[in-house]
Amino acid sequence: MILSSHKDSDSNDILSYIKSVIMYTLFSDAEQNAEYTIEQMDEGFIFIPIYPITYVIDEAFYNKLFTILNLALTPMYTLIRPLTMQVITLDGKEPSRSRGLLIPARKGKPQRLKGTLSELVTQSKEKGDIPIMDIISWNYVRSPHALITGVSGSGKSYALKYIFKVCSNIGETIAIDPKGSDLARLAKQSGTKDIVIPPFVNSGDGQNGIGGKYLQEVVAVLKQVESEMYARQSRLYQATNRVSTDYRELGIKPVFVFIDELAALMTGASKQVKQDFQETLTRLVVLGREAGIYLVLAMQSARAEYLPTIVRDSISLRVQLGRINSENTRFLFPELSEMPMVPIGGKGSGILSIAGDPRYAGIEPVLTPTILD
Ligand SMILES: Nc1ncnc2c1ncn2[C@@H]1O[C@H](COP(=O)(O)OP(=O)(O)OP(=O)(O)O)[C@@H](O)[C@H]1O
Repeated sequence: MILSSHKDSDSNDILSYIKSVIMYTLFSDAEQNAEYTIEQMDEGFIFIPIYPITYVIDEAFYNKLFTILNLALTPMYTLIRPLTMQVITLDGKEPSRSRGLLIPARKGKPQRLKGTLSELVTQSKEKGDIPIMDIISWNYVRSPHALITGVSGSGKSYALKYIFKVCSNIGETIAIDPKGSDLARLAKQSGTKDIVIPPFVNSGDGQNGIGGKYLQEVVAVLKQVESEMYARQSRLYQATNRVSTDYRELGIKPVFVFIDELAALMTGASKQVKQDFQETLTRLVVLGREAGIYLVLAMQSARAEYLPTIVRDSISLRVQLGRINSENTRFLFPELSEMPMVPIGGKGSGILSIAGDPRYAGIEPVLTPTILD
């Protein structure tokens, strides 16, 4: 990684503030404060040990440093929790100080987006990415597929609706909604052709629950998408001379498959249908990127019994809304050993990570956009 050094007028102030913060909290012996220096880069802060040192640098040391700075730098900076210790090398320095620990940080606090749906959609068209906060956006080509989790009332459906609306302006959308609720209604309003809802929503028959037949219908729709995916792959192979390419070379639009309450889909279905569903989902998520087939899923918790690990691991944008605790977070962010700091933002607040995008180095706080009428 090439990092650029960063100097602005208040750089020295913040560096001496950081030193004062870690002076007593990081080390047991005050003399150890002469055994490191701190520098600022565009990407964050670098802790540079100056050898010989009398302390051990390991994952626990890094986590402690991160935890101390995380609170102390709020709200001047927002720290981004990396999944593992970030060691960087520093060129042109003497051997005793040619490496450092990167604490990724962004100046200021990212702000929640607020606007009417059409304002937010216009913003996304201008950017080419889907805006999530003022300085965070989702590039679905680079970081395919999304998963939003959170308990009831945390703002999942709300966030899903926002992404749906933006995506329906970019490409084709398919809405699978076992509740026949917000997502289905929004899809109907947006003129989406493919809306898959359980029979009771259409027939008004309260006797029939979701049931296995509904999941069969969902699987049939997903298999059509799968056929489209293979057709696109084949066309791309025929059409291109490039090694690295994707559906955009064919001049076609992406397809976004939205599934709300994914776990509820499987209630009442036979083991065989469930397996068929999970296998189809796996093929779409693993093979979809180049063909421009993207999944956007929402569920209470990304438990492995509902969402195969391989599906979860292939999803780049992961969001957890509402109550964040180690019990629910470990399903979505299994790599995470320490709890991240969460913004106190009420509805639609939580944490997010975007894999595959160098702008986002780890897990950061998120406040989902507020849609004004
Ligand atoms: N970003 C936000 N800005 C403003 N209000 C929000 C935001 N996110 C959620 N809300 C509010 O929180 C309420 C609950 O959100 P939502 O219905 O999406 O929760 P949920 O997690 O989908 O719950 P359920 O699983 O019961 O549907 C919404 O009706 C909305 O008023």
